[in-house]
Amino acid sequence: MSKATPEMPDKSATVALYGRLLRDYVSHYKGRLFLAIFFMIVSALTSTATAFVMKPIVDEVFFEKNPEFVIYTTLAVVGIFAARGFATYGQTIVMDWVGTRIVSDIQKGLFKKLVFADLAWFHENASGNLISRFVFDTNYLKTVATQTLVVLTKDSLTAVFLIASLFYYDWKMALVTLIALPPGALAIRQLGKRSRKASNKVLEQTADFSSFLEENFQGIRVVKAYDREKQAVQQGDEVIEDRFKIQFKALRIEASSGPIVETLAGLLIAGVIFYGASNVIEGHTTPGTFFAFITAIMLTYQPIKSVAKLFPRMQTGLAAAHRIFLLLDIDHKVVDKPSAVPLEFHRGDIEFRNVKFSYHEDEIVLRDISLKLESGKRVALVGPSGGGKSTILNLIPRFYDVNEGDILVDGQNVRDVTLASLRQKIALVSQDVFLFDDTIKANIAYGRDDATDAEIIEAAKAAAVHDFVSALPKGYDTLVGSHGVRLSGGQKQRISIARAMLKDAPILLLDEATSALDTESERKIQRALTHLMKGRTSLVIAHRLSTILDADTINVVVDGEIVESGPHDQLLKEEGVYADLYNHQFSFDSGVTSIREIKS
Ligand SMILES: Nc1ncnc2c1ncn2[C@@H]1O[C@H](COP(=O)(O)OP(=O)(O)OP(=O)(O)O)[C@@H](O)[C@H]1O
Repeated sequence: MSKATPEMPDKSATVALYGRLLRDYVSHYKGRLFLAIFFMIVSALTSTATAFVMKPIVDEVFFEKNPEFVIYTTLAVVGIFAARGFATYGQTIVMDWVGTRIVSDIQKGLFKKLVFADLAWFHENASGNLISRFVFDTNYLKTVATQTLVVLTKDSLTAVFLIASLFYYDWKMALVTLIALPPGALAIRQLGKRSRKASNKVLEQTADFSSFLEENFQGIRVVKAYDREKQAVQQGDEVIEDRFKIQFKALRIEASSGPIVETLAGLLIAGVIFYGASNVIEGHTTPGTFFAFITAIMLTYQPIKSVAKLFPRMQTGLAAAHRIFLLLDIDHKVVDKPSAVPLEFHRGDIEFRNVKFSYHEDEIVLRDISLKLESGKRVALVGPSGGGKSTILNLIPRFYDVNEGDILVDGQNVRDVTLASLRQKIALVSQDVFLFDDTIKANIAYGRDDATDAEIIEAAKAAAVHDFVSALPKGYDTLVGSHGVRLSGGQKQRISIARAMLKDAPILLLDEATSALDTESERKIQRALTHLMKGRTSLVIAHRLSTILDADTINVVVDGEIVESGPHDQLLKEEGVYADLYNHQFSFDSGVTSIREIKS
């Protein structure tokens, strides 16, 4: 199973990551990107023009006192700043659009990938961690995708234009200025390396933090029941404190480009003032050229600072991209074969032939299961906890694939037919009922978009849901809350049974379907289920044997094997595991046997 462990991308991977980001996402918006680049070029030119206009302002206006130039330079300044304003606005809007669009594209692709991921993969990856990748990592990635382009295009161009203008004013002084660039670049490169490590830690911690929050909020009932609020708070403090340290370290590294760039800039400007002012005093150059030069240097400083700051940020974005691409690249094991055909459904007979299965290599769960389920017959699985009953049931809709052996539906191997056609024929009611944060109606109609209100109500009546729903002020439009928190366990279970009834599938899988029901509801539901099972292939797992006494075949599953099989009366006569289970439960129900007796 390809667990999406986020590891740090190395240097060559960084280039590959960037390439993939540009190829798969950024390049789709070429037209808009060119428009943004046009705005960036305009913006870069306006910076150079600002320095340019300094020369006539100083030489013609202040020294020559030429009134015509007052008008020209004033108008030029207004024009330059207005052009810069519009160009920056245009560039920001277009790049924000592209960046946000890229995030949406990635989120859509990611969601699609994960919804189709194997169930086993979800067991290995905490949902809080996955949510963090969706929400935070995609945004970091947006920053790297858009900011890199803005900084590399606009700020680099601005710097190049301004440096070119420095050469135009005084090439010797410009050369001296450029000497400062290599040591600065070297220092920033070093920072980039440290920054990459720090950013990756921040992202990992963000994912862990999300999992921590998710677990505590979802398990809040257990936290309270075991009086663990204080411990949870303490644990939260530690996690958040850890987060503070990791985040601050990353920010400190990011900010360390500041002193390097500032000190270099200070030294440079001081040198230029010293050299330039001497030249003006000696009459080798005009004060206007000197001021234009100084202005150009000051203006160069800002884009160079942006480029310097970009590198640490880029590392965060690339680390995020790496983590997202890992998710996008996971292998799905349970998929349609290229040769898969839709299931040809006839009766719905199911057969397990020497099935072996394990979730993990070293732990065999099903040893050798052979089992026949005939259409219209009710087959039950019973046995001690952990024996493998739910696993058998989960193999039919191919939630997992068998290691060895075959599962056939109407003679067709489930691995040879399309997943969609197979699952369409199956309705499942499992132990852990899941309701979506929506209305009761939407939850019942989950598997059938085309269901009419009348059909929904019919299913609800059959599952003994209608009476309690009708008594609610909003009836079927009542919101059930996250995971159905506003309903009782029994109500939730009945809604999930109504959902299965509405799906009206010919194969019915019931895993402890009536476990959370009181005797009265159970009686109603049993009647409804008996009615529902008519003419269908049904496999029922029940701990309460009273619900499956009349099953056509009862299979006793112990330690991954079927140890007994037959109808109730026959199994009882055999006086084996089933008879033991039955006698224990019967004694429990009638209150005759003490716990100590059962244990012995
Ligand atoms: N997702 C999983 N990953 C790894 N092991 C699992 C997983 N689900 C179940 N198991 C293991 O497989 C074995 C069989 O579990 P299964 O849920 O099929 O038993 P069961 O008979 O249905 O138990 P119960 O009656 O308690 O529901 C158990 O040892 C369990 O620990």
